[in-house]
Amino acid sequence: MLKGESILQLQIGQLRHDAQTDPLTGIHNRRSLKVWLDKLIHEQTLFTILEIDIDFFKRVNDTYGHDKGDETLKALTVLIQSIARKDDIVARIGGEEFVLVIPNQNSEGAFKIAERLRLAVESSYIDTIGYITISIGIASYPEHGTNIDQVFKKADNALYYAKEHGRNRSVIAN
Ligand SMILES: Nc1nc2c(ncn2[C@@H]2O[C@H](COP(=O)(O)OP(=O)(O)OP(=O)(O)O)[C@@H](O)[C@H]2O)c(=O)[nH]1
Repeated sequence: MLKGESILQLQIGQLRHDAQTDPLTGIHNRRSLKVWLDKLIHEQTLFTILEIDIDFFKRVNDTYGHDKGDETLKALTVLIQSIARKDDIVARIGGEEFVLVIPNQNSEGAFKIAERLRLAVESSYIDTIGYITISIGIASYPEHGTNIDQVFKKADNALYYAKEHGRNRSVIAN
């Protein structure tokens, strides 16, 4: 039997976990991602972010329904996790938008990882949905910016370029 104090500690732990977690996929949410990135920048650790966005995801929802759309988001989460290493951070920061943070990796090294992920997604059959593709924008700290907003802005631009140039591609920020 847990004493009152221990139950309270468990509840606090659960609340903390919930505040940091995306409920659909169980990975880090936007808020938690920011805490990790602040820590990396505070420690002056080089890192690269992959901003990952599903191509034509609206069509998946429109064709198969929102629940199947949610399953697609979970399937993509598993694929990103299968590529990620121990120190990497996997987060969902918006509807169909994910981030993989790779510490101690420059943009060229991260590009190879992005391509591995992109090809894994392209060739993975998702139950009843079929195949999806992703576009990836890549930017590094401190190569492309000296704060989180700058690095994200660069990754956003690279992702936009990928979308504008045919989708299903990885693009490094300039
Ligand atoms: N199933 C599901 N869909 C979501 C969720 N959050 C956002 N969406 C959907 O994601 C879709 C995003 O569509 P758009 O921003 O038009 O992008 P897109 O169709 O992927 O097109 P491109 O990104 O340009 O390739 C919309 O249909 C949203 O309703 C969610 O949690 N679950």
